[in-house]
Amino acid sequence: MSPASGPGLVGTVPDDDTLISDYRPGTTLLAGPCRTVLTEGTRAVLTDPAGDGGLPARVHALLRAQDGPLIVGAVPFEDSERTMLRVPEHVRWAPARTAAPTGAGRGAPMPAPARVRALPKPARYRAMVRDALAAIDGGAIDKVVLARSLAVEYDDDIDPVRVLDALHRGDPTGYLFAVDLEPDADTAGLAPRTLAGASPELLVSRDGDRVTANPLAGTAPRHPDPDTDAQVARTLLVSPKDRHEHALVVDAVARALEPFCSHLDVPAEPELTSTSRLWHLSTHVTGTLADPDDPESSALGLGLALHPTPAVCGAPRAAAHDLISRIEPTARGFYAGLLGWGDLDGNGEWVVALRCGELAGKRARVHAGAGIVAGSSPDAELAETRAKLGTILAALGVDGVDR
Ligand SMILES: C=C(O[C@H]1C=CC=C(C(=O)O)[C@@H]1O)C(=O)O
Repeated sequence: MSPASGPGLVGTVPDDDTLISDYRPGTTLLAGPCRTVLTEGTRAVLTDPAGDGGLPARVHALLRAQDGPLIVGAVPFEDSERTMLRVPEHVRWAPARTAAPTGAGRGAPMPAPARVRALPKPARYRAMVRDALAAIDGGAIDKVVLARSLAVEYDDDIDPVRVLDALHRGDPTGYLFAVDLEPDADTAGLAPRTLAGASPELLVSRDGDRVTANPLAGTAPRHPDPDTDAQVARTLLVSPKDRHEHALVVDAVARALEPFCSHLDVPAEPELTSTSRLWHLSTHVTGTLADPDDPESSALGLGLALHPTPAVCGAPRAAAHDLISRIEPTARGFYAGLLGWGDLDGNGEWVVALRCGELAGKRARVHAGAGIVAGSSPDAELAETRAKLGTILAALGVDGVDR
């Protein structure tokens, strides 16, 4: 038995793997490098768009009124769309997951889908990158993250347990998650909807007056040969284009957190981090909150102040967002939004919804994006989105992502 860390913790749990194995559709799981949380049931929901303003204060009031330990859920990319936040009935904590499981999985791997449709087609995505490069050349923007999506359809309903299990096996690092997006599925006879994925990016976490953000930007696909893989990583670390792409995110994160902090530490140099498929440039920004009692300084408040960072939108934010709305053919939904948990004391952990898919019935919708800056190449950015899509597509039983 190992002690578990987390607010609201009662007693001990057998181990983190047991908690991940307890995930079933309708529950919400977030298993990260610090802790695992699994919530069940719904005491109250908050589905107003985040853009109405005052969401952190509304969450604070709801937690107080419900005497609830936590809020959990997801906020979509667009602040005009409905959030899916809930106060759960039950909360269980476990330690961080440290390794991918071995042995038999929970059910067979996902079967190959009946249909996969790219939205837009690869050629159109390259054209979108060229349009973005023209806007960058013209001086309208410095960076924009352009996403594309795949619609995946099966003959039978998707089992989120199998998808989560495959994601868990695919990569022991980062934040494994499955968020229930339809709390009324049972009572209102609605189809269950789940946001499942494995994200490498912590938007923000808060523990007491300590705040941490871990922006990522700048990517290279991993190589199976260890020497070549190490060379790929070294090249990424010194790449002027990727460092510029990364610096724009770190600057925006620092500027967004500064008003909330009495002290902020922003390393001058990025470091490397990896998933099983990709290398990324990474920076850990840490700070001390000036007024931890203010709901706007809660983990969710800070997450909403940061969102959308240039890791998923661009710089300047408004111009990049405008370009995304004009040229991306499909709505992002919860992709590139935030998901996580927060408590009444303002502590919490919010992750950027990346490397994920929305699963509903026989259908899954997955997205991935790439940051476009001066010097980006349409072919390389398309290849980067393919590599990023690989995480969730492998879990969905989609072979190769040559789409
Ligand atoms: C937008 C995505 O990744 C972000 C996170 C890490 C690196 C990124 C990049 O190098 O473009 C992206 O900013 C995605 O996975 O869809």
